Amino acid sequence: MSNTIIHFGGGALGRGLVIPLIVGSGYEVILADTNEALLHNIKENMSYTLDITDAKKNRYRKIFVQNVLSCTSQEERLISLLQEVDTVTTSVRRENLKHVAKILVKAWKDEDISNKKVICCENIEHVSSYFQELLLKQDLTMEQKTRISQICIPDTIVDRICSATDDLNLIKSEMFYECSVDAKQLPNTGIKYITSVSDIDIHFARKRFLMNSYADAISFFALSKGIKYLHDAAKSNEINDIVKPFITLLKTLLRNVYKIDEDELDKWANCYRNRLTNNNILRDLHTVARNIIPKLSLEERFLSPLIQAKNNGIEIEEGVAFLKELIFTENKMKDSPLSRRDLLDKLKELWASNEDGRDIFKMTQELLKDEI
Ligand SMILES: NC(=O)c1ccc[n+]([C@@H]2O[C@H](COP(=O)([O-])OP(=O)(O)OC[C@H]3O[C@@H](n4cnc5c(N)ncnc54)[C@H](O)[C@@H]3O)[C@@H](O)[C@H]2O)c1
Ligand SMILES: O=P(O)(O)OC[C@@H](O)[C@@H](O)[C@H](O)[C@H](O)CO
Repeated sequence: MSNTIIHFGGGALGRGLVIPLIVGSGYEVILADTNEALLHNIKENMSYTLDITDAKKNRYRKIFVQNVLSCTSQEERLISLLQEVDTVTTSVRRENLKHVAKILVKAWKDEDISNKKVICCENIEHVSSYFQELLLKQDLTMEQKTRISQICIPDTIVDRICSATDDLNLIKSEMFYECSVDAKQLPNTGIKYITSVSDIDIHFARKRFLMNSYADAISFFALSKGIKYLHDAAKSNEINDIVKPFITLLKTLLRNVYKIDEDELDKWANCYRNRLTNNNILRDLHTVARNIIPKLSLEERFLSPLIQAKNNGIEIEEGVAFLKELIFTENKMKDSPLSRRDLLDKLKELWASNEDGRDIFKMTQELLKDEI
């Protein structure tokens, strides 16, 4: 089945971007998911509709899949099909990748691995090492470990605003997309519309900070003000003013450390904000402002830029003050908010494992002294 790719995860990004790119590149797609209702719906016509909301022509596109399979009730069938394909793609969200790893290892641990590759279309920096670790955590002999560690898993960058709708057959999205892998790890994906790029770390940082850090920041604050959709958050001057000091710091970091020039930064920042204001995509803010704890880890979109900025001599006081506001605002929205002490304990647990994290923790603690 050299012309078939198995894709795990037919949620917003899977149906909105990854499957269309693979199908558009001339492959057949087998969709593996755990959501039985979704699979049942797609199975009826082996297709779904993609609404490219800002397309000038051909706005509604039918996307055909070859087959759909449940990762739970059809695991055996899935494993035998996995043994016949070389390329697997995913868009299941970080917390679900461990289940994909488990099935893949079952399928591939005794197979010829030479052409096998896994392209994790997830919003995860250095997804290559993250997914490889998940694979190697499985119960394997030394020989199988050596084999599994040879699977090609490139780092990726993936971006398109996609939103599922109440109609399981309809997904809403936009013209813009980025979906690439690290050319050093995989010079040619074999998939026309999933390209290999050099300097992926620079592209990732630009997209991570100007899109994800920005989108998440406005989303958490907008939720606290009763706003429902992403496009309203992006349009609101009040919300944009709240996040401005942080965005200014991110731009300084991208300019000074990643060497992206001012015009390029402005071009991207405007592009991201314009995309996020697309009111034909009713993206509920809860699908953006989600999983705050993993996003507050030292490697992620909020802490990592602060640490990089600090270590490159950029002032971070305003950034830390902003982050403290964001964390406490999000906490207040919870059904059972943590007390200030418990919240600080949580942050200490997350950040105190190294000196950079400890410094930011101390600055946060210091800021709280002045508050009643
Ligand atoms: N939605 C977007 O606009 C967007 C944009 C860029 C990047 N991403 C990234 O794409 C990834 C997916 O996000 P999403 O928004 O599509 O989430 P989603 O919740 O809409 O979709 C996830 C899909 O994975 C399925 N799934 C869960 N566990 C599974 C398993 N063990 N095996 C197979 N399928 C499983 C779910 O049933 C669901 O259909 C994330 O890493 C996210 O960061 C999303
Ligand atoms: O899983 P996450 O929250 O890291 O990111 C997925 C998407 O929410 C994200 O990429 C958005 O599309 C973007 O940040 C704004 O729409």
